[in-house]
Amino acid sequence: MNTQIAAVVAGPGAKGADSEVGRLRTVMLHRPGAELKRLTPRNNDALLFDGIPWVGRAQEEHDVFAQTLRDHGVEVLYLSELLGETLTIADARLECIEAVLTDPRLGDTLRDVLRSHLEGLHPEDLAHTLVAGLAHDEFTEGRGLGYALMKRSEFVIDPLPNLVFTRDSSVWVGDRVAISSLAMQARMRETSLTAAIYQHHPRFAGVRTVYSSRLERLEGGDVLLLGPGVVAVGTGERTTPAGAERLARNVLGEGLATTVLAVPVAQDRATMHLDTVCTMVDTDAVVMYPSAAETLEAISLRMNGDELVVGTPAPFLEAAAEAMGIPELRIIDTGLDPVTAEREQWDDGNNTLAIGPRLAVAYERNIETNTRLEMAGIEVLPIPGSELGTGRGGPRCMSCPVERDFLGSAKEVATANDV
Ligand SMILES: NC(=[NH2+])NCCC[C@H](N)C(=O)O
Repeated sequence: MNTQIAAVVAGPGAKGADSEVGRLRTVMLHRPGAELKRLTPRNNDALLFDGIPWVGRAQEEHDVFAQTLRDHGVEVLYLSELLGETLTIADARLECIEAVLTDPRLGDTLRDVLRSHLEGLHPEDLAHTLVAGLAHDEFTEGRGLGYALMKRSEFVIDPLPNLVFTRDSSVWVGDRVAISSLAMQARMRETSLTAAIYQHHPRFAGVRTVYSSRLERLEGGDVLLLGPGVVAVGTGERTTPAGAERLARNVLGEGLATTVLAVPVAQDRATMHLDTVCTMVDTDAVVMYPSAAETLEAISLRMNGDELVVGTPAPFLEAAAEAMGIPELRIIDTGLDPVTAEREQWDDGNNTLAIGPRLAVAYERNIETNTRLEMAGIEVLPIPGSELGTGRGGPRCMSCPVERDFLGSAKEVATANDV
């Protein structure tokens, strides 16, 4: 077993997380805003929404989510506020503006006028434009053939309505942050914002990264910190096998984990990420879509010196328990009939956010799943999600834990695995 793992023990005040269930201290959310008002029946598919949310109500729902977290002692950071502060820094402005200007649809003429427009904006207005986008009609200074031939319903800068799913655009592994590499055109620019925040905002001074958006596709919704030293990574359209392998090399190589489990996920709209079918609610328990429980497999990735050793497929729950050094990874038995299970999975019933062991935020609408969680001793903090859910994401998708109490040290993990 790998005993040469670095002692990446979190000290007091350290940031990051080594599990999904350590006491949540700080979380990054994005309160949805003007970017949702861009959604129409014509563009919602391309922008990855399954409906047209009522924006005011979605904001109210999100406020309940944030307040529920605060009521349980969690510090809530808002991405837009961090971004506005970050954009007071010249280099950060340049990077975020450049990420807009690389769009090949623009053409040189439009690119030049757009550059000077963006460069002239006050940091908060720039933050707003980078998130809400810029519609053809709003940009009266627009020039060039690209602009002239653009439909009035099109955008000079596309909006980012999926920014609300902060889980996907960055994810912490131990004390490092991974800037992800988003797979869908509608989301790719999100990571220029998270990268700028982590690189330039004083709050994150000195934080080191373990992944960058230039690498192979990787989305945070696929990354599950099963426990200290053990990371599961869903693979499919969003996180490619190459992305999972790259993350494995990086986190194993840096001593942030001893085992990475690659978990192929069936590629349907309802199961785009691993966290749509499985989230942790206790140190040794998950809530999981029953059909996934039967079919999910895992392939272990470990380092032997400089060589990445790829294991053979094994049932996910068994492989996870073995890697975690526990007798069993329990599934909360929701005992639901297939139709109810399918309906509640679609509405993110399995996408819970643990605030600590046996304490999780869940959408209130998933009554059957939540009842079974309560019966199994998991306290559920219900939040409304009728409008938020149109983007196909639940409490876990809508949160990026920046700091959780660490459950263990890598050293202990190495020892446990040696036994
Ligand atoms: N971690 C998650 N499950 N995120 C859900 C993201 C949903 C978003 N509309 C997308 O398609 O990308």
